[in-house]
Amino acid sequence: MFTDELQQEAAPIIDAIYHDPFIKGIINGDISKDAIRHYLKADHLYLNEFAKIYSLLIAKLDDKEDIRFLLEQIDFVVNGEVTAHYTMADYVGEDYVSIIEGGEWYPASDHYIKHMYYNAFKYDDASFTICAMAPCPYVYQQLALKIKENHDLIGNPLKDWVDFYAVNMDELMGHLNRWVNRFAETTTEQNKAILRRNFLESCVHERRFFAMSYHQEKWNV
Ligand SMILES: Cc1ncc(CN)c(N)n1
Repeated sequence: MFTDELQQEAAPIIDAIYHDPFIKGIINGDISKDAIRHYLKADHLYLNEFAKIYSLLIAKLDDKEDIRFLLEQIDFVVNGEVTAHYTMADYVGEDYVSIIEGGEWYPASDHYIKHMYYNAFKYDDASFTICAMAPCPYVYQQLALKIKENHDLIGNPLKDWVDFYAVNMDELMGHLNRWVNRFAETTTEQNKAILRRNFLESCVHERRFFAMSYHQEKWNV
């Protein structure tokens, strides 16, 4: 399957993220509170845009099941994923709403968000954007499974954050994979190269997003 190939190619990037300081800090339960604050400030805005981009894709669809699926995903991103954010706010020991106040599209998240929007506006078929969006659930699921495979997180204050992504992504990934594979079966090699590139670039964006948070990267303008 086409998405199996993409996921195989993404494995070294995910492995690198796993060994980067942000995830190390999650595993050790001692990541700096400033890194988590920065992550939350960036991520709540990222997720808002993610939901809005799903809504742009609805306009490209005819199949009712696909539309229903995206509506559910919008609900999950807007109302469900905040649970993972609350775990991090508890770790910081501050009120979530106060933490996210004043957040921005910091440089790496800005680049990532615009990568998704570009595909939503440039291409008629939703698959191009889906490939740019799929690493969002996929990379977190893979990281969470890897962490749980190698570490016992009992007593770790960020355990619930890891658990959240280890269990909640299967159905979503199945749907996204079927979607992209269906399109890949009938499209040109040239389009498949764009899909591949979109997926892998977003995996790199995921890495840069964590690094941005770890170093509290800002625009400084
Ligand atoms: C940047 C980013 N990527 C992925 C996820 C997990 N949905 C997230 N919350 N934020």
